[in-house]
Amino acid sequence: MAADQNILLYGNLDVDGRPSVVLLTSFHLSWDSTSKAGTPESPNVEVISSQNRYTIELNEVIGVTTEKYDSSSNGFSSKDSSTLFVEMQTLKPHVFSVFHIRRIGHHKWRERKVTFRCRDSTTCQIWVESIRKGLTNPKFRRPKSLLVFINPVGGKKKGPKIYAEKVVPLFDLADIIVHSITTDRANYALDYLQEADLAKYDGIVCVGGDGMFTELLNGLLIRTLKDNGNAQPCRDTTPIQPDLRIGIIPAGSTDTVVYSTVGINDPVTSALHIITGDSMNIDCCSIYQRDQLVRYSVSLVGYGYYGDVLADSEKFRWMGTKRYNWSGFKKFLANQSYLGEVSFLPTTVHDSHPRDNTRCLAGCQVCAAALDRLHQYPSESSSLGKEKWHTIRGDFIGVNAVTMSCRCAMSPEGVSPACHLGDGCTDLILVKRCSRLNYLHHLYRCRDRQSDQFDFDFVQVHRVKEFQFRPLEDEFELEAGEVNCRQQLFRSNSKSSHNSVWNCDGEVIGSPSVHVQVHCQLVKLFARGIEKLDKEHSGCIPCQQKDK
Ligand SMILES: Nc1ncnc2c1ncn2[C@@H]1O[C@H](COP(=O)(O)OP(=O)(O)OP(=O)(O)O)[C@@H](O)[C@H]1O
Repeated sequence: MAADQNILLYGNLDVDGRPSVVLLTSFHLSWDSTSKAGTPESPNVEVISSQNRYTIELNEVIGVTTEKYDSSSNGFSSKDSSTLFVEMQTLKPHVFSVFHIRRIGHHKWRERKVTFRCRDSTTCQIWVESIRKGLTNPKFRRPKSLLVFINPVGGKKKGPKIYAEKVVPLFDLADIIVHSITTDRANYALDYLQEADLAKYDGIVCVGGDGMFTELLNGLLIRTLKDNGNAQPCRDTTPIQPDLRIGIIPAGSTDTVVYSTVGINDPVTSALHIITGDSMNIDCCSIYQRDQLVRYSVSLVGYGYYGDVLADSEKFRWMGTKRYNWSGFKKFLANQSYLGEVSFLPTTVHDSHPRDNTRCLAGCQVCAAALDRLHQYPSESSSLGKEKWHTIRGDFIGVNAVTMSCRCAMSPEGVSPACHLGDGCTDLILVKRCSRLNYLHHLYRCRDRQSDQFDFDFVQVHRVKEFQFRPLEDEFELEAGEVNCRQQLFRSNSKSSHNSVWNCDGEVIGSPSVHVQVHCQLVKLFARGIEKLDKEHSGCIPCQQKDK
Protein backbone atom coordinates (compact mmCIF):
# COMPACT_ATOMS: atom_id res chain seq x y z
CA MET A 1 0.00 0.00 0.00
CA ALA A 2 1.34 3.44 -0.90
CA ALA A 3 2.64 5.49 2.00
CA ASP A 4 0.26 8.40 1.34
CA GLN A 5 -2.80 6.18 1.74
CA ASN A 6 -4.75 6.17 5.00
CA ILE A 7 -6.95 3.31 6.06
CA LEU A 8 -10.35 4.95 6.42
CA LEU A 9 -12.46 1.91 7.29
CA TYR A 10 -12.40 -1.88 7.31
CA GLY A 11 -14.85 -4.60 8.25
CA ASN A 12 -16.61 -7.84 7.38
CA LEU A 13 -19.29 -7.39 4.72
CA ASP A 14 -20.96 -9.60 2.12
CA VAL A 15 -19.75 -8.53 -1.31
CA ASP A 16 -22.03 -9.69 -4.11
CA GLY A 17 -23.21 -12.43 -1.75
CA ARG A 18 -19.77 -13.64 -0.55
CA PRO A 19 -18.49 -12.96 2.99
CA SER A 20 -15.42 -10.75 2.58
CA VAL A 21 -12.99 -8.53 4.39
CA VAL A 22 -13.44 -5.02 2.99
CA LEU A 23 -10.97 -2.18 3.26
CA LEU A 24 -11.40 1.48 2.37
CA THR A 25 -8.29 3.64 2.00
CA SER A 26 -7.96 7.19 0.71
CA PHE A 27 -7.45 5.87 -2.85
CA HIS A 28 -8.93 2.35 -2.99
CA LEU A 29 -11.83 0.15 -2.01
CA SER A 30 -10.61 -3.46 -1.77
CA TRP A 31 -12.08 -6.76 -0.65
CA ASP A 32 -11.01 -10.34 -0.36
CA SER A 33 -13.37 -13.25 0.08
CA THR A 34 -10.60 -15.83 0.53
CA SER A 35 -9.04 -14.38 3.70
CA LYS A 36 -10.57 -15.42 6.99
CA ALA A 37 -13.27 -12.91 7.80
CA GLY A 38 -12.50 -12.60 11.51
CA THR A 39 -15.18 -11.34 13.85
CA PRO A 40 -17.13 -8.10 13.56
CA GLU A 41 -15.18 -6.79 16.53
CA SER A 42 -11.78 -7.77 15.18
CA PRO A 43 -11.90 -8.19 11.38
CA ASN A 44 -8.96 -9.71 9.60
CA VAL A 45 -7.26 -7.03 7.49
CA GLU A 46 -5.09 -9.43 5.48
CA VAL A 47 -6.86 -7.97 2.49
CA ILE A 48 -4.16 -5.28 2.52
CA SER A 49 -1.56 -7.75 1.33
CA SER A 50 -3.74 -10.45 -0.22
CA GLN A 51 -3.01 -11.52 -3.78
CA ASN A 52 -6.68 -12.42 -4.21
CA ARG A 53 -8.11 -9.03 -3.42
CA TYR A 54 -10.36 -7.10 -5.76
CA THR A 55 -9.64 -3.42 -5.91
CA ILE A 56 -11.57 -0.45 -7.21
CA GLU A 57 -9.68 2.81 -7.52
CA LEU A 58 -11.69 5.42 -5.65
CA ASN A 59 -11.21 7.96 -8.45
CA GLU A 60 -13.03 5.50 -10.74
CA VAL A 61 -16.09 5.25 -8.51
CA ILE A 62 -19.14 6.87 -10.08
CA GLY A 63 -21.40 6.91 -7.03
CA VAL A 64 -22.74 5.05 -4.03
CA THR A 65 -26.39 4.27 -3.32
CA THR A 66 -28.25 2.50 -0.55
CA GLU A 67 -30.96 0.04 -1.48
CA LYS A 68 -34.26 1.88 -1.37
CA TYR A 69 -37.39 0.72 0.43
CA ASP A 70 -39.94 -0.08 -2.25
CA SER A 71 -43.10 1.73 -1.12
CA SER A 72 -45.12 0.45 -4.09
CA SER A 73 -44.91 -3.08 -2.73
CA ASN A 74 -45.67 -1.75 0.78
CA GLY A 75 -42.74 -3.85 1.88
CA PHE A 76 -45.11 -6.72 2.65
CA SER A 77 -46.20 -8.06 -0.70
CA SER A 78 -43.70 -10.89 -0.87
CA LYS A 79 -44.77 -14.46 -1.01
CA ASP A 80 -42.51 -16.14 1.52
CA SER A 81 -41.45 -15.19 5.00
CA SER A 82 -37.71 -14.91 4.23
CA THR A 83 -38.33 -12.25 1.57
CA LEU A 84 -40.67 -10.49 3.97
CA PHE A 85 -37.85 -10.39 6.52
CA VAL A 86 -35.42 -8.90 3.99
CA GLU A 87 -37.88 -6.26 2.86
CA MET A 88 -38.69 -5.21 6.40
CA GLN A 89 -34.98 -4.77 6.99
CA THR A 90 -34.68 -2.51 3.91
CA LEU A 91 -36.92 0.02 5.65
CA LYS A 92 -33.58 1.08 7.09
CA PRO A 93 -31.08 0.06 4.45
CA HIS A 94 -28.20 -2.18 5.35
CA VAL A 95 -27.20 -2.83 1.75
CA PHE A 96 -25.28 -0.35 -0.37
CA SER A 97 -24.03 -0.46 -3.95
CA VAL A 98 -20.89 1.01 -5.41
CA PHE A 99 -20.95 1.89 -9.11
CA HIS A 100 -17.54 2.04 -10.72
CA ILE A 101 -15.99 2.22 -14.15
CA ARG A 102 -15.49 -0.84 -16.28
CA ARG A 103 -13.55 -0.78 -19.54
CA ILE A 104 -15.35 -2.81 -22.18
CA GLY A 105 -13.00 -2.32 -25.11
CA HIS A 106 -12.29 0.19 -27.85
CA HIS A 107 -11.96 2.99 -25.26
CA LYS A 108 -15.56 2.50 -24.13
CA TRP A 109 -16.43 2.82 -20.45
CA ARG A 110 -19.53 1.52 -18.71
CA GLU A 111 -20.68 1.35 -15.09
CA ARG A 112 -20.52 -1.80 -13.00
CA LYS A 113 -22.41 -2.32 -9.74
CA VAL A 114 -20.97 -4.11 -6.71
CA THR A 115 -23.33 -4.76 -3.79
CA PHE A 116 -22.21 -4.76 -0.15
CA ARG A 117 -24.42 -6.13 2.64
CA CYS A 118 -23.71 -4.92 6.18
CA ARG A 119 -24.82 -6.46 9.46
CA ASP A 120 -26.96 -3.42 10.37
CA SER A 121 -28.13 -0.09 9.03
CA THR A 122 -25.70 1.95 11.16
CA THR A 123 -22.71 0.09 9.69
CA CYS A 124 -24.20 0.61 6.24
CA GLN A 125 -24.54 4.35 6.84
CA ILE A 126 -20.93 4.58 8.09
CA TRP A 127 -19.63 2.84 4.95
CA VAL A 128 -21.71 4.96 2.59
CA GLU A 129 -20.67 8.20 4.25
CA SER A 130 -17.01 7.17 4.39
CA ILE A 131 -16.91 6.28 0.68
CA ARG A 132 -18.73 9.50 -0.26
CA LYS A 133 -16.27 11.48 1.85
CA GLY A 134 -13.40 9.62 0.19
CA LEU A 135 -14.68 10.75 -3.21
CA THR A 136 -14.40 14.40 -2.17
CA ASN A 137 -10.59 14.06 -1.96
CA PRO A 138 -9.38 17.26 -3.69
CA LYS A 139 -6.81 15.17 -5.59
CA PHE A 140 -9.66 13.59 -7.58
CA ARG A 141 -10.99 16.99 -8.74
CA ARG A 142 -14.50 15.64 -9.26
CA PRO A 143 -16.96 18.34 -10.34
CA LYS A 144 -19.84 19.10 -7.97
CA SER A 145 -21.63 21.59 -10.17
CA LEU A 146 -21.81 21.85 -13.97
CA LEU A 147 -23.26 24.20 -16.57
CA VAL A 148 -24.51 22.15 -19.54
CA PHE A 149 -25.47 23.44 -23.01
CA ILE A 150 -27.48 21.12 -25.22
CA ASN A 151 -27.57 21.73 -28.98
CA PRO A 152 -30.93 20.40 -30.24
CA VAL A 153 -29.91 20.65 -33.92
CA GLY A 154 -26.35 19.24 -33.93
CA GLY A 155 -25.54 15.95 -35.69
CA LYS A 156 -28.64 13.77 -36.02
CA LYS A 157 -30.58 16.11 -33.65
CA LYS A 158 -30.39 13.52 -30.89
CA GLY A 159 -28.57 15.73 -28.35
CA PRO A 160 -31.54 16.27 -25.97
CA LYS A 161 -32.48 12.55 -26.03
CA ILE A 162 -28.90 11.40 -25.49
CA TYR A 163 -28.52 13.83 -22.61
CA ALA A 164 -31.82 12.89 -20.90
CA GLU A 165 -31.50 9.14 -21.29
CA LYS A 166 -27.78 8.44 -21.02
CA VAL A 167 -26.17 11.30 -19.13
CA VAL A 168 -28.67 12.66 -16.58
CA PRO A 169 -28.99 9.32 -14.70
CA LEU A 170 -25.18 9.17 -14.36
CA PHE A 171 -24.88 12.79 -13.17
CA ASP A 172 -27.66 12.02 -10.62
CA LEU A 173 -25.82 8.92 -9.44
CA ALA A 174 -22.69 11.02 -8.97
CA ASP A 175 -24.63 13.72 -7.04
CA ILE A 176 -23.61 16.44 -9.50
CA ILE A 177 -25.74 19.58 -9.48
CA VAL A 178 -26.46 20.54 -13.07
CA HIS A 179 -27.81 23.69 -14.63
CA SER A 180 -28.78 22.67 -18.17
CA ILE A 181 -29.75 24.95 -21.04
CA THR A 182 -31.05 23.92 -24.46
CA THR A 183 -29.74 26.46 -26.95
CA ASP A 184 -32.25 28.18 -29.21
CA ARG A 185 -29.83 29.65 -31.77
CA ALA A 186 -26.23 29.50 -32.91
CA ASN A 187 -23.87 31.39 -30.54
CA TYR A 188 -26.34 31.26 -27.66
CA ALA A 189 -23.80 29.49 -25.44
CA LEU A 190 -21.00 31.88 -26.47
CA ASP A 191 -23.12 34.91 -25.54
CA TYR A 192 -24.37 33.31 -22.32
CA LEU A 193 -20.81 32.70 -21.15
CA GLN A 194 -20.02 36.42 -21.43
CA GLU A 195 -22.55 37.38 -18.74
CA ALA A 196 -23.16 34.33 -16.54
CA ASP A 197 -21.90 33.92 -12.99
CA LEU A 198 -19.40 31.14 -13.68
CA ALA A 199 -17.87 31.08 -10.20
CA LYS A 200 -20.49 28.61 -8.99
CA TYR A 201 -19.53 25.95 -11.54
CA ASP A 202 -16.67 23.45 -11.64
CA GLY A 203 -16.95 23.00 -15.38
CA ILE A 204 -18.98 23.61 -18.50
CA VAL A 205 -20.23 20.89 -20.78
CA CYS A 206 -21.68 20.84 -24.28
CA VAL A 207 -23.91 18.18 -25.74
CA GLY A 208 -23.20 18.48 -29.45
CA GLY A 209 -20.37 18.38 -31.95
CA ASP A 210 -17.16 20.25 -32.68
CA GLY A 211 -19.02 23.47 -33.57
CA MET A 212 -20.70 23.50 -30.19
CA PHE A 213 -17.38 22.82 -28.45
CA THR A 214 -15.80 25.72 -30.36
CA GLU A 215 -18.55 28.00 -29.05
CA LEU A 216 -17.71 27.05 -25.47
CA LEU A 217 -13.97 27.30 -26.10
CA ASN A 218 -14.23 30.80 -27.59
CA GLY A 219 -16.85 31.95 -25.08
CA LEU A 220 -14.72 30.86 -22.14
CA LEU A 221 -11.40 32.24 -23.43
CA ILE A 222 -12.92 35.60 -24.38
CA ARG A 223 -14.73 35.82 -21.02
CA THR A 224 -11.49 35.05 -19.15
CA LEU A 225 -9.69 37.86 -21.01
CA LYS A 226 -12.61 40.21 -20.31
CA ASP A 227 -12.53 39.38 -16.61
CA ASN A 228 -8.85 40.33 -16.71
CA GLY A 229 -9.51 43.71 -18.30
CA ASN A 230 -9.05 42.89 -22.00
CA ALA A 231 -12.25 43.17 -24.02
CA GLN A 232 -10.60 43.58 -27.46
CA PRO A 233 -7.99 40.82 -27.88
CA CYS A 234 -5.39 41.47 -30.57
CA ARG A 235 -2.05 39.89 -31.54
CA ASP A 236 -0.23 41.34 -28.55
CA THR A 237 -2.75 39.82 -26.17
CA THR A 238 -1.59 36.69 -24.41
CA PRO A 239 -4.60 34.47 -23.75
CA ILE A 240 -5.21 33.40 -20.15
CA GLN A 241 -5.95 29.84 -19.11
CA PRO A 242 -9.57 29.60 -17.86
CA ASP A 243 -10.11 27.92 -14.50
CA LEU A 244 -13.05 25.89 -15.73
CA ARG A 245 -12.67 22.62 -17.55
CA ILE A 246 -14.74 21.88 -20.65
CA GLY A 247 -16.53 18.57 -21.15
CA ILE A 248 -18.04 17.27 -24.36
CA ILE A 249 -20.91 14.82 -24.60
CA PRO A 250 -20.61 13.83 -28.27
CA ALA A 251 -23.78 14.36 -30.31
CA GLY A 252 -22.41 15.96 -33.47
CA SER A 253 -21.61 14.95 -37.02
CA THR A 254 -17.82 14.59 -36.76
CA ASP A 255 -16.90 14.76 -33.05
CA THR A 256 -13.21 15.18 -33.84
CA VAL A 257 -12.27 16.66 -30.47
CA VAL A 258 -13.81 13.75 -28.57
CA TYR A 259 -12.30 11.13 -30.89
CA SER A 260 -8.86 12.72 -30.51
CA THR A 261 -8.96 13.11 -26.73
CA VAL A 262 -10.99 10.07 -25.61
CA GLY A 263 -10.62 7.69 -28.55
CA ILE A 264 -14.33 7.15 -29.20
CA ASN A 265 -17.48 9.26 -29.55
CA ASP A 266 -19.55 7.53 -26.91
CA PRO A 267 -21.77 9.75 -24.69
CA VAL A 268 -21.67 7.41 -21.67
CA THR A 269 -17.86 7.19 -21.77
CA SER A 270 -17.55 10.99 -22.00
CA ALA A 271 -20.02 11.47 -19.11
CA LEU A 272 -17.93 9.10 -16.98
CA HIS A 273 -14.72 11.02 -17.79
CA ILE A 274 -16.49 14.17 -16.55
CA ILE A 275 -17.86 12.54 -13.39
CA THR A 276 -14.49 11.10 -12.36
CA GLY A 277 -12.93 14.56 -12.76
CA ASP A 278 -10.45 13.66 -15.50
CA SER A 279 -8.37 16.62 -16.48
CA MET A 280 -5.91 17.37 -19.25
CA ASN A 281 -4.56 20.51 -20.88
CA ILE A 282 -4.62 20.84 -24.64
CA ASP A 283 -3.02 23.30 -27.05
CA CYS A 284 -5.09 26.02 -28.61
CA CYS A 285 -4.44 28.25 -31.64
CA SER A 286 -5.42 31.88 -31.86
CA ILE A 287 -6.27 33.06 -35.36
CA TYR A 288 -5.77 36.70 -36.26
CA GLN A 289 -6.73 38.77 -39.27
CA ARG A 290 -5.22 42.24 -39.55
CA ASP A 291 -3.90 41.75 -36.02
CA GLN A 292 -7.39 41.28 -34.57
CA LEU A 293 -8.41 38.01 -32.98
CA VAL A 294 -10.92 36.14 -35.14
CA ARG A 295 -11.31 33.00 -33.06
CA TYR A 296 -9.60 30.22 -31.14
CA SER A 297 -9.23 26.70 -32.52
CA VAL A 298 -8.07 23.35 -31.15
CA SER A 299 -8.42 20.96 -34.06
CA LEU A 300 -8.28 21.85 -37.76
CA VAL A 301 -7.63 25.12 -39.53
CA GLY A 302 -7.76 24.38 -43.25
CA TYR A 303 -7.65 26.51 -46.41
CA GLY A 304 -8.46 25.17 -49.88
CA TYR A 305 -10.08 21.75 -50.04
CA TYR A 306 -11.33 21.57 -46.42
CA GLY A 307 -12.56 25.20 -46.53
CA ASP A 308 -14.39 24.62 -49.82
CA VAL A 309 -16.00 21.40 -48.58
CA LEU A 310 -17.27 23.09 -45.41
CA ALA A 311 -18.62 26.17 -47.22
CA ASP A 312 -20.39 23.98 -49.78
CA SER A 313 -21.75 21.52 -47.18
CA GLU A 314 -23.58 24.33 -45.33
CA LYS A 315 -25.98 24.46 -48.32
CA PHE A 316 -26.82 20.79 -47.81
CA ARG A 317 -27.46 20.69 -44.04
CA TRP A 318 -30.75 18.92 -44.78
CA MET A 319 -28.68 15.88 -45.86
CA GLY A 320 -27.40 15.50 -42.29
CA THR A 321 -23.92 14.07 -41.88
CA LYS A 322 -23.91 12.84 -45.51
CA ARG A 323 -23.47 16.44 -46.62
CA TYR A 324 -19.71 16.18 -46.00
CA ASN A 325 -19.42 13.17 -48.34
CA TRP A 326 -21.44 14.92 -51.03
CA SER A 327 -19.51 18.20 -50.85
CA GLY A 328 -16.24 16.32 -50.47
CA PHE A 329 -16.95 14.44 -53.68
CA LYS A 330 -17.93 17.62 -55.57
CA LYS A 331 -14.84 19.49 -54.43
CA PHE A 332 -12.63 16.53 -55.22
CA LEU A 333 -13.91 16.57 -58.80
CA ALA A 334 -13.33 20.34 -59.01
CA ASN A 335 -9.66 19.80 -58.05
CA GLN A 336 -9.31 23.50 -57.31
CA SER A 337 -5.99 24.90 -56.14
CA TYR A 338 -5.01 28.31 -54.80
CA LEU A 339 -1.90 30.44 -55.04
CA GLY A 340 -0.51 31.47 -51.72
CA GLU A 341 2.47 32.13 -49.48
CA VAL A 342 2.92 30.30 -46.19
CA SER A 343 5.48 31.46 -43.62
CA PHE A 344 6.05 29.38 -40.52
CA LEU A 345 8.15 29.15 -37.41
CA PRO A 346 9.22 25.51 -36.93
CA THR A 347 9.53 24.08 -33.45
CA THR A 348 13.03 24.14 -32.02
CA VAL A 349 12.30 21.07 -29.89
CA HIS A 350 13.01 17.86 -31.72
CA ASP A 351 11.74 15.13 -29.40
CA SER A 352 8.95 14.37 -31.86
CA HIS A 353 8.08 14.73 -35.55
CA PRO A 354 4.82 14.46 -37.55
CA ARG A 355 6.20 11.37 -39.31
CA ASP A 356 7.76 9.60 -36.34
CA ASN A 357 4.86 7.13 -36.23
CA THR A 358 4.27 7.62 -32.51
CA ARG A 359 0.86 8.30 -30.91
CA CYS A 360 -0.07 10.86 -28.26
CA LEU A 361 -1.68 8.70 -25.58
CA ALA A 362 -2.72 9.27 -21.95
CA GLY A 363 0.38 10.21 -19.94
CA CYS A 364 2.27 11.29 -23.10
CA GLN A 365 5.93 12.11 -22.34
CA VAL A 366 6.25 14.63 -25.18
CA CYS A 367 3.34 16.67 -23.76
CA ALA A 368 4.69 16.32 -20.20
CA ALA A 369 8.06 17.68 -21.36
CA ALA A 370 6.30 20.60 -23.09
CA LEU A 371 4.50 21.44 -19.84
CA ASP A 372 7.81 21.37 -17.94
CA ARG A 373 9.30 23.79 -20.49
CA LEU A 374 6.23 26.01 -20.19
CA HIS A 375 6.70 26.21 -16.42
CA GLN A 376 10.39 26.93 -16.85
CA TYR A 377 10.03 29.51 -19.64
CA PRO A 378 6.46 30.84 -19.52
CA SER A 379 6.91 33.31 -22.39
CA GLU A 380 8.70 30.94 -24.77
CA SER A 381 5.54 29.96 -26.60
CA SER A 382 5.39 33.30 -28.44
CA SER A 383 7.73 34.08 -31.30
CA LEU A 384 10.93 35.71 -30.12
CA GLY A 385 12.02 37.21 -33.39
CA LYS A 386 15.43 35.54 -33.29
CA GLU A 387 14.04 32.19 -34.47
CA LYS A 388 14.08 31.49 -38.16
CA TRP A 389 10.91 31.82 -40.21
CA HIS A 390 10.59 29.69 -43.36
CA THR A 391 8.54 30.71 -46.40
CA ILE A 392 7.00 28.53 -49.08
CA ARG A 393 5.06 29.89 -52.05
CA GLY A 394 3.04 27.70 -54.36
CA ASP A 395 -0.19 26.51 -55.79
CA PHE A 396 -1.95 24.63 -52.99
CA ILE A 397 -4.90 22.27 -52.96
CA GLY A 398 -4.77 22.54 -49.20
CA VAL A 399 -2.98 24.44 -46.44
CA ASN A 400 -4.02 22.62 -43.28
CA ALA A 401 -2.93 23.00 -39.68
CA VAL A 402 -3.99 20.35 -37.19
CA THR A 403 -3.35 20.90 -33.49
CA MET A 404 -4.61 17.43 -32.52
CA SER A 405 -4.62 14.23 -34.55
CA CYS A 406 -8.16 15.05 -35.82
CA ARG A 407 -9.45 11.52 -35.68
CA CYS A 408 -13.03 10.82 -36.68
CA ALA A 409 -15.07 7.86 -37.90
CA MET A 410 -13.87 8.48 -41.48
CA SER A 411 -10.21 8.79 -40.45
CA PRO A 412 -9.56 6.50 -37.46
CA GLU A 413 -5.91 7.55 -37.07
CA GLY A 414 -6.53 11.18 -37.97
CA VAL A 415 -5.34 13.79 -40.41
CA SER A 416 -1.96 13.83 -38.65
CA PRO A 417 -1.77 10.61 -36.61
CA ALA A 418 1.41 11.53 -34.67
CA CYS A 419 0.18 14.99 -33.68
CA HIS A 420 0.34 15.82 -29.95
CA LEU A 421 -2.43 17.30 -27.85
CA GLY A 422 -0.19 19.39 -25.63
CA ASP A 423 3.27 19.95 -27.19
CA GLY A 424 2.68 23.62 -28.05
CA CYS A 425 2.77 22.93 -31.81
CA THR A 426 0.49 22.46 -34.77
CA ASP A 427 1.24 20.15 -37.72
CA LEU A 428 1.22 22.26 -40.88
CA ILE A 429 0.33 20.11 -43.89
CA LEU A 430 0.89 21.65 -47.30
CA VAL A 431 -0.67 19.83 -50.25
CA LYS A 432 0.56 21.26 -53.53
CA ARG A 433 -1.38 20.98 -56.75
CA CYS A 434 -1.48 17.43 -58.10
CA SER A 435 -3.67 15.23 -60.27
CA ARG A 436 -7.02 14.04 -58.96
CA LEU A 437 -5.68 10.51 -58.82
CA ASN A 438 -2.73 11.51 -56.63
CA TYR A 439 -4.96 13.60 -54.37
CA LEU A 440 -7.37 10.68 -54.04
CA HIS A 441 -4.43 8.49 -53.06
CA HIS A 442 -3.45 11.00 -50.36
CA LEU A 443 -7.06 11.24 -49.06
CA TYR A 444 -7.42 7.47 -49.11
CA ARG A 445 -4.33 7.10 -46.92
CA CYS A 446 -5.90 9.50 -44.38
CA ARG A 447 -8.59 6.83 -43.88
CA ASP A 448 -6.22 3.90 -43.88
CA ARG A 449 -4.55 2.84 -40.63
CA GLN A 450 -1.45 1.40 -42.28
CA SER A 451 0.07 3.84 -44.76
CA ASP A 452 1.77 7.24 -44.49
CA GLN A 453 -0.39 9.99 -45.99
CA PHE A 454 2.61 12.34 -46.10
CA ASP A 455 4.74 10.09 -48.29
CA PHE A 456 4.10 11.98 -51.56
CA ASP A 457 6.26 14.54 -53.33
CA PHE A 458 3.35 17.02 -53.41
CA VAL A 459 2.81 16.84 -49.62
CA GLN A 460 4.97 18.52 -46.96
CA VAL A 461 4.42 18.44 -43.22
CA HIS A 462 6.10 20.68 -40.64
CA ARG A 463 5.64 20.87 -36.87
CA VAL A 464 5.33 24.60 -36.17
CA LYS A 465 4.60 27.05 -33.35
CA GLU A 466 3.23 29.81 -35.53
CA PHE A 467 2.40 30.43 -39.19
CA GLN A 468 0.85 32.94 -41.52
CA PHE A 469 -0.75 32.69 -44.92
CA ARG A 470 -1.52 35.23 -47.61
CA PRO A 471 -3.05 34.56 -51.02
CA LEU A 472 -1.01 35.48 -54.07
CA GLU A 473 -2.66 37.43 -56.83
CA ASP A 474 -1.15 35.52 -59.75
CA GLU A 475 1.59 33.13 -60.77
CA PHE A 476 3.98 36.01 -61.48
CA GLU A 477 4.37 36.36 -57.73
CA LEU A 478 5.87 32.88 -57.67
CA GLU A 479 9.58 32.66 -58.21
CA ALA A 480 11.18 30.42 -60.81
CA GLY A 481 10.93 26.83 -59.69
CA GLU A 482 7.85 27.46 -57.57
CA VAL A 483 5.56 26.82 -60.50
CA ASN A 484 6.32 24.54 -63.39
CA CYS A 485 4.92 24.21 -66.88
CA ARG A 486 2.81 21.21 -65.99
CA GLN A 487 1.14 23.10 -63.17
CA GLN A 488 0.45 25.99 -65.53
CA LEU A 489 -1.25 23.58 -67.91
CA PHE A 490 -3.39 22.23 -65.09
CA ARG A 491 -4.32 25.75 -64.09
CA SER A 492 -5.39 26.81 -67.57
CA ASN A 493 -9.09 26.92 -66.68
CA SER A 494 -8.90 28.24 -63.10
CA LYS A 495 -8.85 31.90 -62.10
CA SER A 496 -5.72 32.82 -60.17
CA SER A 497 -7.42 35.66 -58.32
CA HIS A 498 -9.98 33.22 -56.88
CA ASN A 499 -9.54 32.59 -53.16
CA SER A 500 -10.76 29.84 -50.89
CA VAL A 501 -12.06 30.19 -47.30
CA TRP A 502 -10.71 28.83 -44.03
CA ASN A 503 -12.37 25.96 -42.24
CA CYS A 504 -11.72 26.68 -38.58
CA ASP A 505 -12.94 23.76 -36.42
CA GLY A 506 -15.99 23.47 -38.68
CA GLU A 507 -16.72 27.22 -38.93
CA VAL A 508 -16.07 29.25 -42.07
CA ILE A 509 -13.68 32.22 -41.98
CA GLY A 510 -14.10 34.19 -45.19
CA SER A 511 -10.97 36.29 -45.45
CA PRO A 512 -7.91 34.32 -46.66
CA SER A 513 -5.01 36.14 -44.93
CA VAL A 514 -4.45 34.77 -41.44
CA HIS A 515 -1.84 34.61 -38.71
CA VAL A 516 -2.02 31.58 -36.45
CA GLN A 517 -0.21 31.13 -33.15
CA VAL A 518 -0.22 28.05 -30.89
CA HIS A 519 -0.59 28.41 -27.12
CA CYS A 520 0.79 25.45 -25.23
CA GLN A 521 -1.78 23.60 -23.05
CA LEU A 522 -4.05 26.62 -22.75
CA VAL A 523 -7.37 24.83 -22.30
CA LYS A 524 -8.46 22.28 -19.73
CA LEU A 525 -10.72 19.39 -20.73
CA PHE A 526 -12.53 16.70 -18.78
CA ALA A 527 -10.45 13.98 -20.48
CA ARG A 528 -7.19 12.08 -19.93
CA GLY A 529 -6.03 11.43 -23.50
CA ILE A 530 -6.53 8.20 -25.38
CA GLU A 531 -5.83 5.24 -23.11
CA LYS A 532 -3.51 2.57 -24.42
CA LEU A 533 -5.53 -0.56 -25.09
CA ASP A 534 -4.24 -3.79 -23.68
CA LYS A 535 -5.43 -7.09 -25.16
CA GLU A 536 -8.11 -7.48 -22.52
CA HIS A 537 -9.59 -4.08 -23.33
CA SER A 538 -9.36 -4.13 -27.08
CA GLY A 539 -12.75 -5.87 -26.94
CA CYS A 540 -14.72 -7.70 -29.57
CA ILE A 541 -17.82 -6.46 -31.27
CA PRO A 542 -20.28 -9.11 -29.92
CA CYS A 543 -19.14 -8.43 -26.33
CA GLN A 544 -19.51 -4.69 -26.83
CA GLN A 545 -23.03 -5.12 -28.15
CA LYS A 546 -23.89 -7.27 -25.14
CA ASP A 547 -22.49 -4.58 -22.84
CA LYS A 548 -24.51 -1.71 -24.35
N1 LIG B 1 -30.52 25.99 -31.32
C1 LIG B 1 -29.67 26.12 -32.32
N2 LIG B 1 -30.11 26.41 -33.58
C2 LIG B 1 -29.26 26.50 -34.62
N3 LIG B 1 -27.92 26.34 -34.51
C3 LIG B 1 -27.42 26.06 -33.29
C4 LIG B 1 -28.26 25.94 -32.14
N4 LIG B 1 -27.48 25.66 -31.08
C5 LIG B 1 -26.20 25.60 -31.51
N5 LIG B 1 -26.16 25.85 -32.85
C6 LIG B 1 -24.99 25.83 -33.74
O1 LIG B 1 -24.96 24.59 -34.43
C7 LIG B 1 -23.65 24.42 -34.95
C8 LIG B 1 -23.33 22.97 -35.19
O2 LIG B 1 -23.48 22.27 -34.02
P1 LIG B 1 -22.66 20.97 -33.59
O3 LIG B 1 -21.22 21.20 -33.67
O4 LIG B 1 -23.22 20.60 -32.25
O5 LIG B 1 -23.12 19.85 -34.63
P2 LIG B 1 -22.50 19.38 -36.01
O6 LIG B 1 -22.04 20.54 -36.81
O7 LIG B 1 -23.51 18.49 -36.62
O8 LIG B 1 -21.29 18.47 -35.54
P3 LIG B 1 -19.69 18.59 -35.87
O9 LIG B 1 -19.32 20.01 -35.57
O10 LIG B 1 -19.04 17.60 -34.95
O11 LIG B 1 -19.52 18.22 -37.31
C9 LIG B 1 -22.73 25.07 -33.93
O12 LIG B 1 -21.81 25.88 -34.60
C10 LIG B 1 -23.66 25.90 -33.04
O13 LIG B 1 -23.23 27.25 -33.00
